[in-house]
Amino acid sequence: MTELHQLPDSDATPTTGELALDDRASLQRVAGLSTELADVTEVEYRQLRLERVVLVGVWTSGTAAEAKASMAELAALAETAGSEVLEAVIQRRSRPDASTYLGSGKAEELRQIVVATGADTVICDGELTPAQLTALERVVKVKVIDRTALILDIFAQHATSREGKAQVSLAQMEYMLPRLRGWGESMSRQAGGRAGSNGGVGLRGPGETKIETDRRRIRERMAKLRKEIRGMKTARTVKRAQRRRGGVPALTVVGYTNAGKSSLVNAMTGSGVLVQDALFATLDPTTRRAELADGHEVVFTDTVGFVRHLPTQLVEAFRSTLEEALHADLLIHVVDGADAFPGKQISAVRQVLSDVFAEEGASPPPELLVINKIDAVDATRMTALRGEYRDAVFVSAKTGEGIGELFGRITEFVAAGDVEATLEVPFARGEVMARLHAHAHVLDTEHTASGTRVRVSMPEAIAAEYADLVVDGD
Ligand SMILES: Nc1nc2c(ncn2[C@@H]2O[C@H](COP(=O)(O)OP(=O)(O)OP(=O)(O)O)[C@@H](O)[C@H]2O)c(=O)[nH]1
Ligand SMILES: [Mg+2]
Repeated sequence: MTELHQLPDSDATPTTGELALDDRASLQRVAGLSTELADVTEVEYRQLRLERVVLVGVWTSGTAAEAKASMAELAALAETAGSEVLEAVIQRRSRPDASTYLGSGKAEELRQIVVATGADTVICDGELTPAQLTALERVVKVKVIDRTALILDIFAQHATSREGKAQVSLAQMEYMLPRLRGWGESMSRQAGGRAGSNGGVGLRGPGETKIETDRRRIRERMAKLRKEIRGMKTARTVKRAQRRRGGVPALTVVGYTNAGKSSLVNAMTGSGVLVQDALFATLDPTTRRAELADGHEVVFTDTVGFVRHLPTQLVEAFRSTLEEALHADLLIHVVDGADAFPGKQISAVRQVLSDVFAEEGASPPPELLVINKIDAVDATRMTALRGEYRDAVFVSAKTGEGIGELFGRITEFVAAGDVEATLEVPFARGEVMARLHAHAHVLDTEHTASGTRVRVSMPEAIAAEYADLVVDGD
């Protein structure tokens, strides 16, 4: 049995007519594809600028509360993309309908809601096949997009760095590639007015040839982008290698979008990383140095947030930024403690990471779970969270509560990797002593005829650098 749940009440303003035609026309505006490929992202994604939207989800498994939470997240995503959410509906069925996602009856009901609210776009909470999108569009007569396109759109709006922009373009093209055919068909109808002219072997119409050309050009553009991104990645690898030679432990902050990763990095380093109550505020990994109370220097890298059903195109595109996580000495996994289902967020994040690690054949670094926003959690929930996440650190980036303990845990971790050794430092190497005082624990000092004999506990990387000075190591 399927049932359409309408969450809020709809205010009926049934005036319709032109919106259908308008939106159909706009969807075909792929004409830009044929002229300049530079237009591809521009044309298609300008198109997705959403304004008044109706959300629709198919609830296949899990509790009603989980289904609602997923829709609430879709609403937050839609708002982040700049649209106004008019209505949200969930349909309960065992699996999405193969042809229209909702099934024809429910699609017709959705059409009524669209008309009543005056929406210009429907956003589906899932990834739809190109055919499903087209079929549903035919019924509701406004633009239909899926969660993947929505997230890609947000990333496109937020990307600022050259690398971020290149990665988003790449992801968009990958998403578009299999969707070119449908558009091409309508284009060829538009051009020649002979439906079916590209309908079979030996009957290739101008549309199909064009699609092939477009596909080839998109593939070429993608190859070029991949190459550019590889170049940018090299620059980052070099920087990372430099940091490591300095013996500075790398702490990468990962977590679900809006968990408070950037806020936490700010709270720990006193730097002004962008914080926003929007999903995917951070798209470029940002690195900040900080000194722990015991003098150890560390670097924190703030990363892109994750979301359930992160489009695979984006995982692929952002692989190079995720590598910051891959090469971390410690993952600081930030969780929004005030979220209704923190466990779901945690598993979504771990899933993406483990996929990346598996593909790279790397073993994941140790993880420190940090439950954030405890200022917004009541006592009962707090007890439950403490019971469930016993090894986690509980903090509030907002009030500063727990930040001291977090530093303590990090210091403990960093110091655990230290090695103890006795070095004989000649007088001529004054810089070594300065460095040891700054970045290691000098346990004992003894002056000799030729220099200083020091017993130190230090990061492994520093010990490796001064291997020639070691007289007694362990
Ligand atoms: N109440 C409360 N709000 C917080 C806390 N930490 C962060 N926030 C808020 O949560 C929202 C998201 O914070 P960000 O630091 O931007 O989160 P993020 O994980 O970096 O998000 P993205 O970069 O978008 O993935 C902002 O509105 C913050 O003010 C906290 O400890 N308590
Ligand atoms: Mg952020």
